[in-house]
Amino acid sequence: MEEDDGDPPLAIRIDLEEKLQESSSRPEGNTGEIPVGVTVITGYLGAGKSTLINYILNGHHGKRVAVILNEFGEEIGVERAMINDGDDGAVVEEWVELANGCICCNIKHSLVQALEQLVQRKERLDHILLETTGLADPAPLASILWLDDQLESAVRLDSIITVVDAKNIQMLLKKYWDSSLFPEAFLQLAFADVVILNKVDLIEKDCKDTVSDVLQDLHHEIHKINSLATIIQAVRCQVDLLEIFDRKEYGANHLAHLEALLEDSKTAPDKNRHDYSVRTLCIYEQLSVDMAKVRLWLEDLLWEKPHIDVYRCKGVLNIHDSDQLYTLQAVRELYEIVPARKWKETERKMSKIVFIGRDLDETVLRSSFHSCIM
Ligand SMILES: Nc1nc2c(ncn2[C@@H]2O[C@H](COP(=O)(O)OP(=O)(O)OP(=O)(O)O)[C@@H](O)[C@H]2O)c(=O)[nH]1
Repeated sequence: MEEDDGDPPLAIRIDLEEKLQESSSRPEGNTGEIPVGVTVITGYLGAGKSTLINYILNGHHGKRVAVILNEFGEEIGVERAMINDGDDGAVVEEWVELANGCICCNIKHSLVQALEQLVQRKERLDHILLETTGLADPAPLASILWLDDQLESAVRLDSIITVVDAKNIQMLLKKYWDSSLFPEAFLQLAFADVVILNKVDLIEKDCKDTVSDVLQDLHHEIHKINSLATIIQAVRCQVDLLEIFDRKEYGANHLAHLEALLEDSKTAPDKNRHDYSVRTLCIYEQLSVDMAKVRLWLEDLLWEKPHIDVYRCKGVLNIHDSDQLYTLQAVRELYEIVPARKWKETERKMSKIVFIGRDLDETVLRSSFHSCIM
């Protein structure tokens, strides 16, 4: 671990709410134990990120939860004040001071350091929430957490949750489709595993359409950008916490997600959309493909970016001469292809890849993937 570079502090809060009774049922120490799940919480200004964190910290979920706040400049004091100590006597155990800065560059080592410190207390910790403020692109975080060697198996990226202001997002979506404004809000949607469509109470107050019509449209619009995201509607981020913890969205062989992937895509390509917009696109191939060719194809796509900018992709692969169903995941330049399970006899073998990104050209993606056929 590197030394702290003396930058202004980043706060970490340890919340021990009603948790200590559980310690006997958990393994002691952090040697070779189950990695601690990290949920990245992102979202546009004022969407409700702090509200969500407060709700989780005060919830009766029986988990020991730590929160890492990525703050910028003066806001740190405000944010600290906004996090409650918990209605029923939750304890703020300590603050750990860490370097501040842009998470995609100089904060990386501080974040790794913070996570390592937290994990050293693993016998008292079940989950970590990482709130990002003003962060346009969650991808660098995902790469640190997902496949960073330094963290090894101590923590695992569990999911990226994007909190959305249901009222504002209507305006942002419209402006974006019209003129590509507010791209950061779209990156956050593009990388989300879960979208909390918050402040639905405000839709009721402001719109002439029925609330359910407006909400249905919003679901539709969000799924056009990211068909893989689970959308949860909420007022004051009061969501079922079972939907938040232990989603294992980045677990290569998480079968619940695998089966969902094998189902038909939720979103058909929208021919009327401009290609430059952030959207979801899905390709299929029935014939088996060659693993080496797939890797080369993917590396060219993710690393060389041939006029196509893939943010996120998930898929299943029908690899030649293998009875194993392989899963594929990528976040920006990082990718992973691993065997998940055997194909079932009743299943029709196929490859299916869902892309989320910008300038996705269906013809190019289809034909280039086709060249991976044996
Ligand atoms: N009406 C309404 N207000 C909400 C809801 N959720 C949060 N708020 C309010 O919206 C404001 C912003 O919420 P925060 O949780 O601070 O949002 P944030 O995303 O953390 O904000 P920043 O850190 O500034 O980006 C606060 O005044 C909340 O009380 C909701 O569902 N409905």
